[in-house]
Amino acid sequence: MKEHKQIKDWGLGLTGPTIIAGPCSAETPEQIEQICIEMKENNVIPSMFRAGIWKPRTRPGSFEGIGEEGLKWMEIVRHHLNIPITVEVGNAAHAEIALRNNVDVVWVGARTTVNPFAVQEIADALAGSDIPVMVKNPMNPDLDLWMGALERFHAVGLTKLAAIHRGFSDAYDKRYRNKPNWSMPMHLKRVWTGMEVINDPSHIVGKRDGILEISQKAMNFGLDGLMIETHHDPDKAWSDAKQQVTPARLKEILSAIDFKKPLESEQPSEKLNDLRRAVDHLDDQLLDILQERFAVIDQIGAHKREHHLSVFQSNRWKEVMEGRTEKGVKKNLSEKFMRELLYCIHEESVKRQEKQLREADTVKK
Ligand SMILES: C=C(O[C@@H]1C=C(C(=O)O)C=C[C@H]1O)C(=O)O
Repeated sequence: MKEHKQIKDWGLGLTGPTIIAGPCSAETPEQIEQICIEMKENNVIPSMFRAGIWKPRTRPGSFEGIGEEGLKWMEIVRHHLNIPITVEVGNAAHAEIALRNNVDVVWVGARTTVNPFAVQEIADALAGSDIPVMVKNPMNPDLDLWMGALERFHAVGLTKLAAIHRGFSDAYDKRYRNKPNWSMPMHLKRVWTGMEVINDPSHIVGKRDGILEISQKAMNFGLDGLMIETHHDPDKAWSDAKQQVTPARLKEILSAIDFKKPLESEQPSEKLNDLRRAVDHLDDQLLDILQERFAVIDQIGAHKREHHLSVFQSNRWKEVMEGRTEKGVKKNLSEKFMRELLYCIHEESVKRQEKQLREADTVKK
């Protein structure tokens, strides 16, 4: 994906961290107005107002959203709060209606991100507009599917993009409604420098308690904003009653969070520069050691070639894996990290040796 724009460049006058708040579903004009009034009273004006207009429900029979009529009520939000509006679109028709009703930002929900056909249809419907699009992670922890959806929007010329981490469905781990996976948002940010990821603690936790903790964690990891479902009377909400908070509680949550800033926003201190230089030096040593290790691996490879031995030697490998992991754990390195590191090194070793055997075969033929 070529350049995409950051939230501050969407032209909506937003600066980070982006706080998106509003009800799970738009229910009535009175509800929308009351939420706005309470946001004002509590002096908690989000960067964007969210409202579900079309609700993809797991099973039929629950409230499936008010539809286009609800978009007219967004004028109430503009009147009271004067902030951009974002809604979820689940198909091409929703996308067209959202554009017609001057919605400022759309998001694609987890149940839609899983379906490349639906994503493509939405992208085609939005093509030609300049609307920003936020893509929630798919239900299942499939990074490619998430990236693929963002790429589909980019491919039709929509470059105002962001991702939303709302956690992943997990059949066994019931601590969360949707289990967070902090590596995936960080991976997105590594692959696409500058890709901003908003965290959605409401859908991760699934209940009011714990929203603060998950929000703080997201900020610690360096995510770029929060989407928190907010309702003036959460217990009476028509959807997601358990996980919505009042504007007063939203204010408390936001005041309690220690928002972290990216280092790029200021000059690094001398101390940090010194420490980073030390890391650079150690990394150089690490590379020298790896180079040396692989030179020995190549010598073992030559020996195997000569004596017709296979490259993968499970007993030796087991010994290396178990022995080094134990040593690493004693040095305060996590077992998971040790196993992943050793696995990676071993993969490379056997691939190099296999290449040596193959090259020897080619010479013979
Ligand atoms: C280096 C060897 O080849 C492979 C690579 C190993 C390693 O990287 O430590 C260990 C066992 C083998 O599967 C070997 O046989 O000793």
